[in-house]
Amino acid sequence: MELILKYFPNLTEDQINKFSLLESLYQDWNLKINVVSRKDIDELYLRHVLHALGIAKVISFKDGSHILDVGTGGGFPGIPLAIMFPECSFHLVDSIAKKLKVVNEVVEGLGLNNVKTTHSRVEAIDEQFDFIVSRAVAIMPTFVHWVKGKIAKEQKHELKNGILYLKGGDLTEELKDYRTTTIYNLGDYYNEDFFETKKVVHLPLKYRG
Ligand SMILES: C[S@@+](CC[C@H](N)C(=O)[O-])C[C@H]1O[C@@H](n2cnc3c(N)ncnc32)[C@H](O)[C@@H]1O
Repeated sequence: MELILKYFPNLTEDQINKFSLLESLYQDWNLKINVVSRKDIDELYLRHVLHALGIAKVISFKDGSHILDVGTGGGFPGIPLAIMFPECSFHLVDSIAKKLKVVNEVVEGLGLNNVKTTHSRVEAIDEQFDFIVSRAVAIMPTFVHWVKGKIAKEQKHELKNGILYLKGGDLTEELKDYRTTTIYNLGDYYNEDFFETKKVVHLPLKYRG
């Protein structure tokens, strides 16, 4: 938790309570349904919570924004972002039901009222969002194909509506066809070694009616 406060010192009491509760909720639920690796659960705040909040270093979602988390797994990056932006609505989608069982239990345990979950492949979601967030789900060309038509027309932010993807390593080849991407290095915001090669990739996407 100290790690979160180091980089996000202005949290409300409610946010601090919710972030603090994550550890015991994930420890309990992960024993029943394994959604986070053992190594990662010991470093939940570094590898999952702070990593997810890397998106909050790049953008401050405005109240009323609608955000989709594709392939949320155990709830990342969606759950930490939903705690960080309580006035935004988050739709967390995964194609594996048991993962969403954990997500639903964590959402209930936290009393988060801005999260909706759907057990589905993302291609079947028929809604529009200001931003689509994700981590570790698909390479960019596949991902872009899956989410086309799911971007809202109205721009509320300086950053154009589109994808905010947590990725790592050398992305030159994967992103070579996407000339409008901006890459934000998480090492510029966080000084832990874990973030040295981690990035947030912003890819603006056009509204498609
Ligand atoms: C490696 S896990 C990553 C989970 C989480 N985003 C994280 O970073 O901890 C990939 C997840 O994507 C989900 N997934 C893969 N393809 C999907 C699709 N087309 N629609 C919805 N979920 C999908 C899988 O079920 C799996 O839970």
